[in-house]
Amino acid sequence: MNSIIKCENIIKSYKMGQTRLQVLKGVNLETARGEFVAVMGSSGSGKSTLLHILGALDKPDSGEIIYEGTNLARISAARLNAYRNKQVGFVFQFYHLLDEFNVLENTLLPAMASSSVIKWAAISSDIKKRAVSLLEKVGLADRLNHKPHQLSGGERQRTALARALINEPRLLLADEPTGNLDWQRGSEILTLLKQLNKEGQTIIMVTHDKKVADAADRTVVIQDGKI
Ligand SMILES: Nc1ncnc2c1ncn2[C@@H]1O[C@H](COP(=O)(O)OP(=O)(O)OP(=O)(O)O)[C@@H](O)[C@H]1O
Repeated sequence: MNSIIKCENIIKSYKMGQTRLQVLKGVNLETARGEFVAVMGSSGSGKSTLLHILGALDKPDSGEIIYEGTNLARISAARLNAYRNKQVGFVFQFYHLLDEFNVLENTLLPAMASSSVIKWAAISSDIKKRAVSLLEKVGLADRLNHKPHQLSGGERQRTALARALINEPRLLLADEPTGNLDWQRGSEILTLLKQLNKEGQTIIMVTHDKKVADAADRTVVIQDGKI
Protein backbone atom coordinates (compact mmCIF):
# COMPACT_ATOMS: atom_id res chain seq x y z
CA MET A 1 0.00 0.00 0.00
CA ASN A 2 1.18 3.52 -0.85
CA SER A 3 0.71 4.58 2.76
CA ILE A 4 0.28 8.20 3.87
CA ILE A 5 -0.52 7.40 7.49
CA LYS A 6 -0.41 4.22 9.46
CA CYS A 7 -1.17 3.58 13.10
CA GLU A 8 -0.02 0.50 14.88
CA ASN A 9 -1.34 -0.97 18.09
CA ILE A 10 -2.79 2.30 19.39
CA ILE A 11 -3.88 2.11 23.00
CA LYS A 12 -5.68 5.00 24.66
CA SER A 13 -7.41 5.26 27.98
CA TYR A 14 -8.95 8.10 29.96
CA LYS A 15 -8.49 8.39 33.69
CA MET A 16 -11.74 9.07 35.53
CA GLY A 17 -11.06 9.49 39.25
CA GLN A 18 -9.78 6.14 40.46
CA THR A 19 -10.75 4.23 37.34
CA ARG A 20 -9.28 4.06 33.89
CA LEU A 21 -11.49 3.67 30.83
CA GLN A 22 -9.65 1.96 28.03
CA VAL A 23 -11.17 3.18 24.78
CA LEU A 24 -8.70 2.03 22.12
CA LYS A 25 -7.23 -1.40 22.75
CA GLY A 26 -4.76 -1.92 19.94
CA VAL A 27 -5.98 -0.13 16.85
CA ASN A 28 -4.23 -0.71 13.52
CA LEU A 29 -5.17 1.36 10.51
CA GLU A 30 -3.29 2.14 7.34
CA THR A 31 -4.51 4.68 4.81
CA ALA A 32 -3.20 5.01 1.29
CA ARG A 33 -2.49 8.31 -0.44
CA GLY A 34 -5.62 9.47 -2.20
CA GLU A 35 -7.90 7.14 -0.27
CA PHE A 36 -11.23 8.10 1.32
CA VAL A 37 -11.75 6.01 4.45
CA ALA A 38 -14.79 6.07 6.72
CA VAL A 39 -14.37 5.07 10.36
CA MET A 40 -17.63 3.79 11.80
CA GLY A 41 -18.60 2.52 15.21
CA SER A 42 -21.30 3.00 17.81
CA SER A 43 -21.47 6.04 20.08
CA GLY A 44 -18.60 6.00 22.55
CA SER A 45 -16.59 3.42 20.58
CA GLY A 46 -13.61 5.78 20.27
CA LYS A 47 -13.94 7.17 16.74
CA SER A 48 -13.22 10.79 17.68
CA THR A 49 -10.46 9.66 20.02
CA LEU A 50 -8.75 7.89 17.13
CA LEU A 51 -9.18 10.85 14.78
CA HIS A 52 -7.70 13.23 17.36
CA ILE A 53 -4.73 10.90 17.80
CA LEU A 54 -4.19 10.70 14.02
CA GLY A 55 -4.22 14.50 13.85
CA ALA A 56 -1.89 14.84 16.85
CA LEU A 57 -4.54 16.70 18.84
CA ASP A 58 -4.12 13.98 21.44
CA LYS A 59 -1.48 11.39 22.30
CA PRO A 60 -1.96 7.63 22.61
CA ASP A 61 -0.80 5.83 25.76
CA SER A 62 1.21 3.60 23.47
CA GLY A 63 1.43 2.59 19.84
CA GLU A 64 2.89 4.33 16.84
CA ILE A 65 1.65 6.73 14.21
CA ILE A 66 3.74 6.77 11.09
CA TYR A 67 3.03 9.69 8.77
CA GLU A 68 4.88 9.59 5.44
CA GLY A 69 7.47 7.33 7.01
CA THR A 70 7.99 9.50 10.10
CA ASN A 71 7.08 8.31 13.57
CA LEU A 72 5.12 11.19 15.16
CA ALA A 73 6.27 10.14 18.64
CA ARG A 74 9.87 10.82 17.68
CA ILE A 75 9.64 14.38 16.35
CA SER A 76 10.07 17.66 18.21
CA ALA A 77 7.11 19.68 19.51
CA ALA A 78 7.76 22.26 16.79
CA ARG A 79 7.61 19.67 14.03
CA LEU A 80 4.50 18.16 15.57
CA ASN A 81 2.89 21.61 15.52
CA ALA A 82 3.82 21.98 11.89
CA TYR A 83 2.31 18.54 11.17
CA ARG A 84 -0.97 19.57 12.86
CA ASN A 85 -1.10 22.90 11.10
CA LYS A 86 0.25 22.17 7.62
CA GLN A 87 -0.15 18.49 6.86
CA VAL A 88 -3.57 17.95 8.40
CA GLY A 89 -6.87 19.76 7.93
CA PHE A 90 -9.70 19.26 10.40
CA VAL A 91 -13.47 19.47 9.99
CA PHE A 92 -15.59 19.04 13.11
CA GLN A 93 -19.28 18.30 13.63
CA PHE A 94 -19.94 21.69 15.24
CA TYR A 95 -17.78 23.69 12.79
CA HIS A 96 -15.71 25.51 15.47
CA LEU A 97 -15.74 28.81 13.57
CA LEU A 98 -14.80 31.99 15.41
CA ASP A 99 -17.86 34.26 15.74
CA GLU A 100 -16.00 37.56 15.63
CA PHE A 101 -14.51 36.84 12.20
CA ASN A 102 -16.24 36.69 8.85
CA VAL A 103 -16.18 33.76 6.42
CA LEU A 104 -13.05 34.91 4.61
CA GLU A 105 -11.18 35.63 7.85
CA ASN A 106 -12.18 32.29 9.38
CA THR A 107 -10.86 30.55 6.28
CA LEU A 108 -7.57 32.44 6.52
CA LEU A 109 -6.95 31.78 10.23
CA PRO A 110 -4.89 28.56 9.90
CA ALA A 111 -2.64 30.36 7.42
CA MET A 112 -1.33 32.43 10.31
CA ALA A 113 -1.67 30.03 13.20
CA SER A 114 2.04 30.28 13.88
CA SER A 115 1.61 33.87 15.07
CA SER A 116 -0.14 34.78 18.30
CA VAL A 117 -1.10 38.20 16.93
CA ILE A 118 -3.59 38.40 14.10
CA LYS A 119 -2.16 40.50 11.29
CA TRP A 120 -4.43 40.32 8.27
CA ALA A 121 -2.14 42.60 6.29
CA ALA A 122 0.71 40.12 6.68
CA ILE A 123 -1.15 37.44 4.74
CA SER A 124 0.12 37.13 1.20
CA SER A 125 -2.18 37.97 -1.69
CA ASP A 126 -1.66 34.41 -2.98
CA ILE A 127 -3.14 32.96 0.21
CA LYS A 128 -6.04 35.42 0.07
CA LYS A 129 -6.69 34.40 -3.52
CA ARG A 130 -6.55 30.77 -2.50
CA ALA A 131 -9.09 31.41 0.29
CA VAL A 132 -11.46 33.14 -2.11
CA SER A 133 -11.11 30.37 -4.66
CA LEU A 134 -11.75 27.70 -2.01
CA LEU A 135 -14.82 29.61 -0.86
CA GLU A 136 -16.02 29.76 -4.47
CA LYS A 137 -15.47 26.04 -4.75
CA VAL A 138 -17.66 25.33 -1.71
CA GLY A 139 -20.33 27.70 -3.04
CA LEU A 140 -19.76 30.64 -0.71
CA ALA A 141 -18.49 33.28 -3.14
CA ASP A 142 -21.30 35.64 -2.10
CA ARG A 143 -20.90 35.07 1.65
CA LEU A 144 -17.33 36.24 2.24
CA ASN A 145 -18.32 39.02 4.66
CA HIS A 146 -20.93 37.07 6.60
CA LYS A 147 -20.21 36.24 10.20
CA PRO A 148 -20.88 32.62 11.31
CA HIS A 149 -24.16 33.56 13.05
CA GLN A 150 -25.41 34.93 9.71
CA LEU A 151 -24.90 31.56 8.00
CA SER A 152 -26.94 28.37 7.74
CA GLY A 153 -25.50 25.16 9.21
CA GLY A 154 -24.48 23.90 5.76
CA GLU A 155 -22.77 27.20 4.98
CA ARG A 156 -20.90 27.08 8.28
CA GLN A 157 -19.65 23.59 7.53
CA ARG A 158 -18.63 24.64 4.01
CA THR A 159 -16.67 27.53 5.56
CA ALA A 160 -15.03 25.04 7.93
CA LEU A 161 -14.13 22.87 4.94
CA ALA A 162 -12.51 25.80 3.11
CA ARG A 163 -10.61 26.64 6.32
CA ALA A 164 -9.44 23.03 6.65
CA LEU A 165 -7.99 23.20 3.13
CA ILE A 166 -6.29 26.60 3.26
CA ASN A 167 -2.83 25.20 4.06
CA GLU A 168 -3.14 22.51 1.37
CA PRO A 169 -3.09 19.65 3.88
CA ARG A 170 -2.19 16.23 2.55
CA LEU A 171 -4.63 14.63 4.96
CA LEU A 172 -8.17 15.80 5.68
CA LEU A 173 -9.69 14.52 8.94
CA ALA A 174 -13.45 14.95 9.26
CA ASP A 175 -15.32 14.17 12.48
CA GLU A 176 -19.05 13.64 11.78
CA PRO A 177 -18.96 16.46 9.20
CA THR A 178 -22.65 16.01 8.41
CA GLY A 179 -23.72 15.15 11.96
CA ASN A 180 -25.38 18.48 12.64
CA LEU A 181 -27.00 18.92 9.21
CA ASP A 182 -30.21 17.75 7.58
CA TRP A 183 -29.88 15.15 4.83
CA GLN A 184 -29.88 17.66 1.95
CA ARG A 185 -27.16 19.88 3.50
CA GLY A 186 -25.21 16.83 4.60
CA SER A 187 -25.30 15.45 1.05
CA GLU A 188 -23.84 18.69 -0.24
CA ILE A 189 -20.89 18.30 2.13
CA LEU A 190 -20.42 14.66 1.09
CA THR A 191 -20.51 15.65 -2.59
CA LEU A 192 -17.77 18.20 -1.89
CA LEU A 193 -15.69 15.63 0.00
CA LYS A 194 -16.06 13.15 -2.87
CA GLN A 195 -15.04 15.82 -5.37
CA LEU A 196 -11.98 16.73 -3.30
CA ASN A 197 -11.06 13.06 -3.03
CA LYS A 198 -11.35 12.67 -6.83
CA GLU A 199 -8.87 15.52 -7.12
CA GLY A 200 -6.46 13.53 -4.94
CA GLN A 201 -7.27 14.59 -1.38
CA THR A 202 -6.78 11.83 1.20
CA ILE A 203 -9.71 11.83 3.63
CA ILE A 204 -10.42 9.99 6.87
CA MET A 205 -13.97 10.60 8.05
CA VAL A 206 -15.63 9.49 11.25
CA THR A 207 -19.33 8.76 11.16
CA HIS A 208 -21.87 6.54 12.88
CA ASP A 209 -24.12 6.64 9.81
CA LYS A 210 -23.83 3.91 7.17
CA LYS A 211 -25.35 6.17 4.48
CA VAL A 212 -22.64 8.77 5.14
CA ALA A 213 -19.90 6.12 5.16
CA ASP A 214 -21.07 5.06 1.67
CA ALA A 215 -19.39 8.20 0.32
CA ALA A 216 -16.00 6.65 1.16
CA ASP A 217 -14.02 4.02 -0.77
CA ARG A 218 -13.55 1.86 2.29
CA THR A 219 -15.19 1.59 5.68
CA VAL A 220 -13.58 0.28 8.85
CA VAL A 221 -15.45 -0.28 12.09
CA ILE A 222 -14.23 0.25 15.64
CA GLN A 223 -15.68 -2.31 17.99
CA ASP A 224 -14.51 -3.28 21.46
CA GLY A 225 -11.56 -0.92 21.09
CA LYS A 226 -10.24 -2.47 17.88
CA ILE A 227 -10.76 -2.11 14.15
N1 LIG B 1 -11.49 13.60 27.82
C1 LIG B 1 -12.13 12.49 28.17
N2 LIG B 1 -12.14 12.08 29.46
C2 LIG B 1 -12.76 10.95 29.82
N3 LIG B 1 -13.45 10.14 28.99
C3 LIG B 1 -13.49 10.51 27.69
C4 LIG B 1 -12.83 11.69 27.22
N4 LIG B 1 -13.04 11.79 25.89
C5 LIG B 1 -13.79 10.72 25.55
N5 LIG B 1 -14.06 9.95 26.63
C6 LIG B 1 -14.82 8.69 26.63
O1 LIG B 1 -14.20 7.81 25.70
C7 LIG B 1 -15.16 7.09 24.95
C8 LIG B 1 -14.91 7.32 23.47
O2 LIG B 1 -15.21 8.67 23.14
P1 LIG B 1 -15.19 9.18 21.63
O3 LIG B 1 -15.63 10.59 21.65
O4 LIG B 1 -13.89 8.85 21.03
O5 LIG B 1 -16.31 8.23 20.99
P2 LIG B 1 -17.07 8.33 19.59
O6 LIG B 1 -17.05 6.94 19.01
O7 LIG B 1 -16.49 9.41 18.76
O8 LIG B 1 -18.53 8.68 20.07
P3 LIG B 1 -19.73 9.54 19.39
O9 LIG B 1 -20.12 8.77 18.13
O10 LIG B 1 -20.80 9.50 20.43
O11 LIG B 1 -19.19 10.90 19.12
C9 LIG B 1 -16.52 7.56 25.43
O12 LIG B 1 -17.04 6.62 26.31
C10 LIG B 1 -16.24 8.87 26.15
O13 LIG B 1 -17.14 9.06 27.20
